Amino acid sequence: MPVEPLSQKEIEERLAELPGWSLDAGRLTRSYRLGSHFEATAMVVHIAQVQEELDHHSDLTLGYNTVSLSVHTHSAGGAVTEKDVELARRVEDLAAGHGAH
Ligand SMILES: C[C@H](O)[C@H](O)[C@H]1CNC2=NC(N)=NC(=O)C2=N1
Repeated sequence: MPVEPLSQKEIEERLAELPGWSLDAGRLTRSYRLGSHFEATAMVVHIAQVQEELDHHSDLTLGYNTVSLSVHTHSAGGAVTEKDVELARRVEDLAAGHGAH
């Protein structure tokens, strides 16, 4: 089923409930800081599991003690959709358990 692009207003409404997330170059983005490189790596693996479950994938970057995500929906022509919002919510849910901030 095709997913529709969200309007600018809809994106702003979703972002109001996702502290730390922003719209950057047309993508939902957030960076997290972790306690160590190993902890950051574990969070990347956890995010990858969620992305496979959702069949929706961000550009996911592992730094020394940082994890950064950038996501839009390829099948919607690169627009932001509810699928991106759902992934952001799921990542927020798991971030606390990794001590990410
Ligand atoms: C075939 C598969 O369902 C698609 O390629 C999925 C996989 N992950 C995806 N991820 C993102 N971000 N956008 C997509 O359109 C997308 N499509």
